[in-house]
Amino acid sequence: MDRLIEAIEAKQNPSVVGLDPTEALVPPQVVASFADEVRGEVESDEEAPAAQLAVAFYEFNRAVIDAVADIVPAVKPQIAMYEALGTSGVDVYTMTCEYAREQGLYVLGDIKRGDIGSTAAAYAHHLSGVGEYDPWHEDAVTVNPYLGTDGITPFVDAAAAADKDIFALVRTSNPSSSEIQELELADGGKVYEHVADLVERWGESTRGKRGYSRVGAVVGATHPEEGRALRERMPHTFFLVPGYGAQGGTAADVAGMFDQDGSGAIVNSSRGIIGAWKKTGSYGEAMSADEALDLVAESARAAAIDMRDSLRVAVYR
Ligand SMILES: O=c1ccn([C@@H]2O[C@H](COP(=O)(O)O)[C@@H](O)[C@H]2O)c(=O)[nH]1
Repeated sequence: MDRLIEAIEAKQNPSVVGLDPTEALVPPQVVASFADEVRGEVESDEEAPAAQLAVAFYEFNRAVIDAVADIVPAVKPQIAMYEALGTSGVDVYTMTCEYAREQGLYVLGDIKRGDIGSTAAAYAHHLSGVGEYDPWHEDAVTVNPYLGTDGITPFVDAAAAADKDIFALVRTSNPSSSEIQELELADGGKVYEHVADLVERWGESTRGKRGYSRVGAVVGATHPEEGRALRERMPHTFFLVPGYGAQGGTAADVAGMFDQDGSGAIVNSSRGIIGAWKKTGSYGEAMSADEALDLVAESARAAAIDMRDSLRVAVYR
């Protein structure tokens, strides 16, 4: 995690912008402006709308990345939004990761993979690439620890070999997370606490010079008390904290998930940043595609600065 920590410190900003585009979050004139470009490029008429949306996602992401690259250390593209569009979407996911890296950003691929060991080894190519070829351009990926140690070891090994990181789901931000994660074990502990102990152990041999291992944990901003307790329980585990903004989490809620030096966590906001343009009241259907993208960029930057400043007050006390 040393690279991520250094990037956070350089920008004095422990936040990551989530690149989760959907049709509803991209201004319609931006999507419409690519109709001619995709016609003739796709193999079938049925594929055209998905391909058109994918190109629009890429231009949208570039506008957001350009607007925030000097103030945030990292971006987190959510692969589900891209996979939903098929092959053109997956292409745009990889192009987005590559573009973000070219702008000097740490790229955290939210792919939430996990499987039996042999299949996890294939998924781990997200980190190791294929020979010299790295199609994914990610610095870290999220993983699902539910299959246990053999499902995680391939990711840990690939991360160590490639100087990259992984973040395992421990206490997720969604309302139903308690159905499984809060179940009580025979010893009185909770399922998520047991997973937390496993994550600390999985990272043991990969600690960097700042004391944090390559195996991070996903801990939702919507669980401030559990997050604070996990910070104590997991002294060598860096946290990725989603749930800020659109899911209700605040800077005060996440403050306890940082260590005494104001390090140890990075907070994600996706819709709160990339959808900020919808809340400005300045959008008009008569705008050109370029004007709409300018509004997306300005609003994303303003929202990212707002988030950064709120976190600075709450965390760098
Ligand atoms: O516990 C979790 C794990 C992952 N996520 C992901 O983070 C973003 C949150 O988006 P917002 O728009 O800021 O709510 C999204 O990609 C989720 O899949 C999470 O929310 N909670």
